[in-house]
Amino acid sequence: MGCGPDNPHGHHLQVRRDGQDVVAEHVFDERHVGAPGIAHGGAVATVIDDLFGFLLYGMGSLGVTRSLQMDYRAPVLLGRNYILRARLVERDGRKMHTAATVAHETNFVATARAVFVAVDLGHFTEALSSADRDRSSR
Ligand SMILES: CCCCCCCCCCCC(=O)SCCNC(=O)CCNC(=O)[C@H](O)C(C)(C)COP(=O)(O)OP(=O)(O)OC[C@H]1O[C@@H](n2cnc3c(N)ncnc32)[C@H](O)[C@@H]1OP(=O)(O)O
Repeated sequence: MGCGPDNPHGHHLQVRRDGQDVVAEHVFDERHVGAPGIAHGGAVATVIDDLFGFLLYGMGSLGVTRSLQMDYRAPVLLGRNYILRARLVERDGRKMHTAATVAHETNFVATARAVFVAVDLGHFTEALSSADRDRSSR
C-alpha cells in the first residue's frame, strides 16, 4: 500500500536518506480523495506510516506500528507536491519513538508521532502462515 510498485492502489512512495532522517516527495491524486480536492486523512496516515517503516529499515530494525498519532493542521491538497520527513526521536528498549512532518514549501500541513515496537522475522512469517491457513479453509 505504501511503496510497492505492483499495487495499483498504492502510493509508490520513493524514499531517500537525508542524514539521520528519511525524506520523500509525494503528490496525492484522485485515488486518495476524501473531501473534494483534499487527500483523505487515512491516505496521509498511510504514507507517514510507510515512511516510518523506511526509517526503521534504514536503521536495520524490523518493527511494526503500535501507535500512530496524526495532527492534521491544514488540508493536504490533491495535485500538490509535499515533502515528507521522518526521524527517530528516542529508542527505549523495543520501543522506537518517531516523528514526521508533511510540508508544502514552509507550511507544515501535518505532523505525526508514532511508537514502533521491534519484532523479529517470525512476526511476519507467522502472520503469513495464519493468513494462508484462513484462505485455504474458506
Ligand atoms: C518480511 C519483511 C517485512 C518488512 C516489513 C516492513 C514493515 C513496514 C511497516 C509499515 C507500518 C505498518 O503498517 S505495521 C502494521 C500495523 N501494525 C501492526 O500490525 C502491529 C499489531 N500489533 C502487534 O503485533 C503487537 O501489539 C506488537 C508486536 C506491536 C507489540 O506486542 P508485544 O510484543 O506483545 O508488546 P507489548 O508488551 O504489548 O508492548 C511492547 C512495549 O510497547 C509499549 N507500548 C504499547 N503501546 C504503547 C503506546 N501506545 N505508546 C507507548 N508505548 C506503548 C508497552 O508498554 C511495552 O513497553 P515495555 O514493557 O517493553 O517497556
